Amino acid sequence: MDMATLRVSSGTINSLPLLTKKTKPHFFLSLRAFKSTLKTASMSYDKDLLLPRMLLLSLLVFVKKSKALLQADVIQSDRLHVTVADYEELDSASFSLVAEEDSGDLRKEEGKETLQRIMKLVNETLASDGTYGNAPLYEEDVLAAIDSGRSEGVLHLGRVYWILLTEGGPSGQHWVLDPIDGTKGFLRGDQYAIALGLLDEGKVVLGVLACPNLPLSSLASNNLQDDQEKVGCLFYAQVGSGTYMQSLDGSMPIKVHVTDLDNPEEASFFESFEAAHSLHDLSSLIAKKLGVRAPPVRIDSQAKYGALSRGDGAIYLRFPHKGYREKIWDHAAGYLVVAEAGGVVSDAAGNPLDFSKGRYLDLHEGIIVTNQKLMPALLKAVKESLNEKASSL
Ligand SMILES: Nc1ncnc2c1ncn2[C@@H]1O[C@H](COP(=O)(O)O)[C@@H](OP(=O)(O)O)[C@H]1O
Ligand SMILES: [Mg+2]
Ligand SMILES: [Mg+2]
Ligand SMILES: [Mg+2]
Repeated sequence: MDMATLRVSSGTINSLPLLTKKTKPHFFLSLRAFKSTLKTASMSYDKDLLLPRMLLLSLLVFVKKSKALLQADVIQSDRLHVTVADYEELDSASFSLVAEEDSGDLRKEEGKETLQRIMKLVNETLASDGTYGNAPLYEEDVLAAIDSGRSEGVLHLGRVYWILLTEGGPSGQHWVLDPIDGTKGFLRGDQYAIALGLLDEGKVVLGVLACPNLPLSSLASNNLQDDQEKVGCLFYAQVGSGTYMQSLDGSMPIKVHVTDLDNPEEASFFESFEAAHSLHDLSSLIAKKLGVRAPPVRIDSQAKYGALSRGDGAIYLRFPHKGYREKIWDHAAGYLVVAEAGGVVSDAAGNPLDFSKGRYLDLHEGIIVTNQKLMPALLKAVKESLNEKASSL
């Protein structure tokens, strides 16, 4: 069977034990956002109905895992649950997953308890759900399944095959999914996103970004409107067709554009909330050189790309600490959402992002995003700032 690769960054595995009373409502919101993301993706790109179903299946596993990890905590969210019936047609279908994490933590002494909970859950799920077959899985099967994200391999779960391929790369189609992007923001109750992209021959051709906590009205408007209270945005972009935003409740989509501002003094810029994810000093230096007066707007996740695509701010700066390699699932969807809204996304040297190299992006220093008018001045400010930084070392 000819099939696309579904990449799943399994931030899920690592972040689920962190679910607390405080984060649980966000978790359910994120499930709903997840479903909207899948629905939108399948509407815009429904070449193969199987793909959304694969994604739903991964959601089922995600939900069930978290249920076990939350132990007996009541989960009253039938509305949001994907039922087994949703997968019945999957039957012996094949699908692919790529995991961001490996089983390292689960193999350690500290991970034992979590692993046992995962095992219990996986086997309960298998036992209660005839579609998976009867044979229980052993710890090694599940650990191997998680590790399969690192190397090419096939996991056979009852009648469902999981085919796990590591690299996206330059040929074929690859789904790129980050089920919870901005995990830190999610845990704080701030911004996070569910991000889904589709690579076709190394290029992003579809990007869907659900931002359950992002206000529907601009982050830039200071006058508090009723709308500001309303949160939950879904952005989607298909190559050549522009970028649309709708509320997660399913309002009519509207076409969005990046700002047409050309005066940097009036621009504001986004960066990571987490200083560990981006050099705040460096972006301040760049902003100062550019003449930006507003203080940085620090929010988590690819919600930054979404906000930028509708003109909430004009610039997004991301300069990871030395040695960090950016992953495609942290940028694929956001990149297309901004690019189709008329924005420009490049590395610090002005090179376009190359999603064809597998799971990592090869970048010169960092990622910069703005509109076409501001890009030349921004590039200049970035180059000067990087030189200054290098000579001060
Ligand atoms: N040291 C680091 N430098 C840069 N990015 C990092 C990082 N550690 C983690 N990240 C990535 O930054 C993403 C969040 O970005 P942001 O800072 O814009 O919210 C994380 O996604 P996850 O939360 O999906 O793991 C993670 O992949
Ligand atoms: Mg992660
Ligand atoms: Mg991420
Ligand atoms: Mg993640």
